[in-house]
Amino acid sequence: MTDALKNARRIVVKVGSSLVTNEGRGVDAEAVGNWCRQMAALAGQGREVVMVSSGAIAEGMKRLGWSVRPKEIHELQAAAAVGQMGLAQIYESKLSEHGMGSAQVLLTHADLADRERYLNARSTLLTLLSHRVIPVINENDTVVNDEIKVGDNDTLGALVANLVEADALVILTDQKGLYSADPRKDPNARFIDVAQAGAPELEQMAGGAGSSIGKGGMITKILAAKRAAKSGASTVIAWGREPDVLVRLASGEAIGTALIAPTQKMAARKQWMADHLQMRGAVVVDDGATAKLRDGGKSLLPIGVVEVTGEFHRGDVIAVRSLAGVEIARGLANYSSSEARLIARKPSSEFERLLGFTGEPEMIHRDNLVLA
Ligand SMILES: Nc1ncnc2c1ncn2[C@@H]1O[C@H](COP(=O)(O)OP(=O)(O)O)[C@@H](O)[C@H]1O
Ligand SMILES: N[C@@H](CCC(=O)OP(=O)(O)O)C(=O)O
Repeated sequence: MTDALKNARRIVVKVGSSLVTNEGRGVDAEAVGNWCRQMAALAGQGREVVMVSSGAIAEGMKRLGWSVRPKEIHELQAAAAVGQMGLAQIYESKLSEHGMGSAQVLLTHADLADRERYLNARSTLLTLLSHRVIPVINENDTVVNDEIKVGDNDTLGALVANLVEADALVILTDQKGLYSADPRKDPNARFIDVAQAGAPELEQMAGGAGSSIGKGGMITKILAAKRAAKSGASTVIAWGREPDVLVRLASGEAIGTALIAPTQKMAARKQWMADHLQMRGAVVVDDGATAKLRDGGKSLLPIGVVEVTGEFHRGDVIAVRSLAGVEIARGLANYSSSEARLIARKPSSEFERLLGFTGEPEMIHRDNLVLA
């Protein structure tokens, strides 16, 4: 049960600061090059890969000649801004060496908490993936403070896995995986090769960061696995310097600690939609659209919408009803109720004239739609 990655089509890979910056000595070009080569190999197998990379603050400190981590938040933010340039540089050059495009995406907690920005981030990331581009994500440390930040990139990795509905999250770190206790402190710590994500006993095993470079330690990784499992993604925690770690994991080899999601992706999504007992609105669709959704697994286009009820925003879960009033599906609305009223029954060629902007061609994309 440890081949968590073998059938994964969409994978989020997170690498920690100590690995990326060689314990704070500066960006480790060889290590980054190795992960980029492997990510390109996975893309060559038809998989989609998103990178969440830490290291901005550590690299910024190096570039600024600071040997001690500053206490002042504005100094940390300045270091992050300087170091992020280094991360962007190295990922861009190493990914392009391996024939892959790259993109920098800096996110904050607010971006993921706001339903509209969440949906925007999601469609941008999915668009990048469809163009063979590897998004390289970090927290936008320069503009966040303690109250509003995600705080550690293990959590950010899980949030991104939820956002793009990844099949798996791989957390690369400076240990071979999870042990029954911090191996830096307990030489008798036992290696855990597989467990269920979210199992409460794991939280007792995991301690804080092992070095002054790392942020969250093992506990944030365990909690990240629990969070990723909510959207059906399993997590693997592995040593980032293990030769060909990503390629070998993807071929089904058991490396590191696999934390298996108890629910499948589709079931997790259905559950999430079903949990929306009170939806803010609905669209009534014609018979043609009903048939396309039910039998063809297609997206819902505005041209098939005959009526819009309630008041909702872009990103809200809404119901889709047939002319007979039966709920046939639920999904995330790409348009607010007022926009939807303007474009109902209309082809996408008219959206710009009616709305003043060109949005998505779908009212609900099939990836965001669950049949009743
Ligand atoms: N139960 C555990 N198993 C493995 N490592 C643990 C455990 N508890 C605490 N740790 C510590 O967590 C560290 C990894 O976390 P961290 O330093 O934040 O790395 P990263 O920068 O990769 O996120 C390890 O070096 C280790 O000392
Ligand atoms: N966003 C920060 C990293 C925060 C973080 O979680 O670090 P780590 O525990 O090394 O993954 C940075 O780029 O410096």
